[in-house]
Amino acid sequence: MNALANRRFLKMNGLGNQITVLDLRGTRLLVSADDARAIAAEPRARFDQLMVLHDPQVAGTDAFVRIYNIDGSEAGACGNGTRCVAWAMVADPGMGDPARTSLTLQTKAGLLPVRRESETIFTVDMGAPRLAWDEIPLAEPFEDTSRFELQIGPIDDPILHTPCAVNMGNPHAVFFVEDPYAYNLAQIGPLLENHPIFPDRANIELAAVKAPDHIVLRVWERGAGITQACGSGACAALVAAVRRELSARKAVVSLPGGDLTIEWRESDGHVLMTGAAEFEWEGTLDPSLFESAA
Ligand SMILES: N[C@H](CCC[C@H](N)C(=O)O)C(=O)O
Repeated sequence: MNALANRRFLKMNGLGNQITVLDLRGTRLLVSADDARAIAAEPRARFDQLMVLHDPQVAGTDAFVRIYNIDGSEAGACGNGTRCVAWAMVADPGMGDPARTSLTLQTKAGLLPVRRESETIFTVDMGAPRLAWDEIPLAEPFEDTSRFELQIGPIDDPILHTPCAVNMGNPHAVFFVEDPYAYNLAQIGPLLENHPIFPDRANIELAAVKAPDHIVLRVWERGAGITQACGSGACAALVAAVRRELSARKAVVSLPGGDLTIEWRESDGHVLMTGAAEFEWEGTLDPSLFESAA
């Protein structure tokens, strides 16, 4: 039987971004891409992202977190999921320590200091954006990734063109548009996500800057499709808007599922993301989930 069978999971969301949290600290268990897809097949555990906690790898950190999209692919960042993990490590009766007001998590992309603002609001230091073409990564050199050649649709009348590339621990392409809701994102999202210019694929953002401190955003997520919210995408959109001199360094980013406050801090170049995390229910992984994957 799969060693993950019968393990407890938390179902949460970050502004409607569906998150499942699995605590494997104290074990040597690992989640494979097949395991992640099998867990997503359980309606009560279904997720956009699965956040798996492992024992800390660096002194002074609280956990190493591996992030899986629903397609089984791994990501280096998930802003909404990080806030949900922080909530669980403070407030969940099974694994939380209510005395904690700050934590440091680690993902493949680096360290993520988290501060608890209130019962359900957390601020994550998402680190500094990576902006060079080979850090996004892009498949060919671009001197200026704040606007690079990529378009979709008829050559002489493209639907979208000239995005801004930002890596927040994961790759993003931000297109600035008048109205993010005027596009058939379900149709164009996968074409852009899988475009050969993105060797690791990419998360695709449609951003409208409504005011220097307000951005409206829709996201097609790599490995998950259209989600209600994308924390790292909101960070990427703010960084892109500042690079394009369209916004201030701190703004509210309004996603379909709610608002995040994002700041690209002048002092150290780190991006801070503040927003909610919501607990929905808990459950255990049914052994039958893993039979076909076995
Ligand atoms: N789909 C993303 C990971 C989740 C990002 C998003 N849910 C967030 O809150 O940052 C990727 O493959 O890079």
